[in-house]
Amino acid sequence: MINRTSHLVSVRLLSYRDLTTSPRLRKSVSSATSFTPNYAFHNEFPDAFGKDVVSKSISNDESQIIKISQIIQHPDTATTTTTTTTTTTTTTPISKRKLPKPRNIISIADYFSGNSHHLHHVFYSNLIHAKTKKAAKVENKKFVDLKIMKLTSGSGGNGAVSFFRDNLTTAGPPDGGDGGNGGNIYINVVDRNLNSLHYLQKRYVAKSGSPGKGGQLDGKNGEDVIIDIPLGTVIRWIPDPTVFKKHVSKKEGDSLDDVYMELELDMDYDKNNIQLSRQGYKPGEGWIFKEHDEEYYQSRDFFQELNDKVTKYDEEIEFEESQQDQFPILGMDCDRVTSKPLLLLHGGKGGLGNMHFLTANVRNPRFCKIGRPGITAHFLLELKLIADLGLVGLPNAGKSSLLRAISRAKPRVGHWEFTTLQPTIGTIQHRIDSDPFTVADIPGIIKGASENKGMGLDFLRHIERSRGLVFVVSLESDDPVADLQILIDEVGEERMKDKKVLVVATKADLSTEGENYQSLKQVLDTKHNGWKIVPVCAPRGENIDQCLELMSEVARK
Ligand SMILES: Nc1nc2c(ncn2[C@@H]2O[C@H](COP(=O)(O)OP(=O)(O)OP(=O)(O)O)[C@@H](O)[C@H]2O)c(=O)[nH]1
Ligand SMILES: [Mg+2]
Repeated sequence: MINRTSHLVSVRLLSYRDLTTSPRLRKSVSSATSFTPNYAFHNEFPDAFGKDVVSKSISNDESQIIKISQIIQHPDTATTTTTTTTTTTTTTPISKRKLPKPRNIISIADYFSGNSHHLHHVFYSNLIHAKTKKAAKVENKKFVDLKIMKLTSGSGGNGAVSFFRDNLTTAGPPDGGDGGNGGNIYINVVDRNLNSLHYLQKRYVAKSGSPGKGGQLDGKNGEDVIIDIPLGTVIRWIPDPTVFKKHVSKKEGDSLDDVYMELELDMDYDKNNIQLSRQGYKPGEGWIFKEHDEEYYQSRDFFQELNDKVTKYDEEIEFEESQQDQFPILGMDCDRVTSKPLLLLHGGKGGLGNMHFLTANVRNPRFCKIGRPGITAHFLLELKLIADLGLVGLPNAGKSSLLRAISRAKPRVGHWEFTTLQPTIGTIQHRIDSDPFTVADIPGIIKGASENKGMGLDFLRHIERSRGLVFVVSLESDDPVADLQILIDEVGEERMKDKKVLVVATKADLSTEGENYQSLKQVLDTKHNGWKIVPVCAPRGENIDQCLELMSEVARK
């Protein structure tokens, strides 16, 4: 017997806004998490279709299974004052509050591996401004790299109650067919230069299966939904965003960093998957009775006997569901084009028709089973553009001008800061006999970007997968060495490891004595062994050839 409650585990959202005022407490909570998202682990795509389960094994021995069947409001936070709730609330001093076991607490930001500033914005516009102009503005943006989708697979159709009849037989054997299965939700990873997620809908619902019919006819299966996802998207399961509502406020500086999820871990089950919940009926339940009511049947021995068998059948279905209704905790990295669509959410199985219930004791079963329900789950899609090289520089350094000079891409150039607000990718065919490579121009980075100053570091996700970084430094600057240091500090070692680096010194025409270039070169030679540097003047196309030569070197495997 499958014990349902054995893996019923919960996620609780905690809003310890007060906690954040105490850095020490906060630190102790966040440092206690054992969760380290690592995209390197899920490069393997399963080749599953139809009945197979789409789930990936992520060989991270450290990671623990996180089973999520329900989202429960944490009893402590239910009474915590949040700025968006209007109900009367009481605040308990931190010391008196029962802190949940630290090892299971993870901040929402950690769960989504940083990047919470932009994420906050997405959640916020999804929820608070659900119907306002501001939300529409966010929605209608042509470049969208984060998107929340609510997906629902179809429910199974109900079984039928029917009896065979013809000229000679008035009441023949039962012949009610089964309900059709609910539609599945598939995803298809495509590479059609879909460099944005804006075209995706927020909501997809697969059709339910049709009910069974007389004459042993099974119902039609519900129509599937196939969603095209651009290459380079990471799909992650998220709890229902409406649960975040209370915890996400409009206040400046407020972010999802302050919202925690408590994940209850169940070590007995598969270690890498989230258990999605399907609110199906319990084994032995879910009957449709036609003639008499349930009570009548439940009191009959013949029905009890039959139901014992059906219960076993239901248990098997439930077990099958628990196996297939899973999703990798670290998300799914759509980094290669799929040959066949991948099954994301299974539809519910159709209910049994009465033809199955003919036994020695039951000659005219006037009952059948209802279909199993579909699943509703929320997913966050994060698009990470894939370019071989990423241009990283302070605002106005000349990144966009450089991309214009080296490729046919036409990013906007302006003499003010933050001209570029969204990434552009240019393709470069340097020589006829060499492989082309791509270069991404992203918004400028300023000092403090890692603390969300300026445009923050959100855009760095687009160069996360690139093979090399190109630091773009303007020679017009008073201190290019300090500028370069800012870039290095903000990007951080973690993102730079395993990446080749090239420094392009722009605006070489404006640096009269060449002093700035010399001092930069000296620093690279002494401090950053192996980084090459090239001076250019992009608008005039000076030294661009040499720059391309070095770039293709860095872009090469
Ligand atoms: N003289 C000279 N001006 C340049 C050169 N490269 C860029 N500029 C100018 O510098 C200004 C900024 O150039 P952009 O290419 O928009 O700079 P950016 O780094 O993309 O700036 P953001 O997108 O705001 O981060 C523009 O007015 C360009 O015309 C150069 O080599 N020489
Ligand atoms: Mg620019």
